[in-house]
Amino acid sequence: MTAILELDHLTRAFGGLKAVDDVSTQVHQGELFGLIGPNGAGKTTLFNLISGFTPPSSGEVRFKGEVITGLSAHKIAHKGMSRTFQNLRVFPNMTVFDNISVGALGMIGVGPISSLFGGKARAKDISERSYEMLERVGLADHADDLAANLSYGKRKYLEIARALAMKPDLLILDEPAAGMNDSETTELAHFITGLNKEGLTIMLVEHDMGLVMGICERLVVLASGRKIADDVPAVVRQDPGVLEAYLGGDEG
Ligand SMILES: Nc1ncnc2c1ncn2[C@@H]1O[C@H](COP(=O)(O)OP(=O)(O)OP(=O)(O)O)[C@@H](O)[C@H]1O
Repeated sequence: MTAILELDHLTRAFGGLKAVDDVSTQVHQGELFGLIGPNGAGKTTLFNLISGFTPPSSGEVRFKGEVITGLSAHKIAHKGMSRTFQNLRVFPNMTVFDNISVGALGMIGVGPISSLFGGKARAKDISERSYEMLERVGLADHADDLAANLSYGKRKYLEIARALAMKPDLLILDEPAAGMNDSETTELAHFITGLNKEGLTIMLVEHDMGLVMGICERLVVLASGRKIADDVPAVVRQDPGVLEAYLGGDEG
């Protein structure tokens, strides 16, 4: 199995607190991989270290074999890693279509030089890609609506569509099920599984075990910044350390 993402002894300290403490693991090409842990376990921090939003205190991140530690989030995105955010970052005053075009624009790259050479072709690419993604997430009928007018659940799909518009090799979803009810979560699980079956490598970061246990092939569990399990769901589910981290905490 080829590793698309390799984390090598990653640590991030905030003052005296190690939010991520010596975490190593790999995500394999084509895998549906889950990162879970109770509140404050370090999931978001690890996610930010991977996607370039926070630099690590020590350790290395390799993506498609290339060291990306310390690169900006923008550069990492261009290398083929797209992410969504726990707190939605759609542009409320833009249309649904334009929100997605921003993602497609990021993929194709538009600047003064590129608009001189083949600007029209690029605009066509962006438009086609954007519509394709709108259809993919079932928002084609909402193309001209303001993003602000979409329901919370639909805005989540809009964010995923924008990330997909960048044609990522690795899609990282940050707590996509947060705020969703059971039937919405089930629908989301089908959607994520479908993307993965088409060959997309996905890393799912979730607070809640349910969704992740149900659809992920492999899981890493964090607690107090440290990796306490790294295995298939059936094994992780039985792990005494994991049970204690979840049941012993104040939530989860
Ligand atoms: N910028 C920061 N400055 C100081 N401490 C931070 C910072 N970011 C995170 N922390 C601390 O690091 C620890 C891990 O936080 P993190 O948000 O990564 O956990 P999490 O697993 O994503 O939690 P949740 O499920 O609640 O989102 C927490 O104790 C948090 O308070």
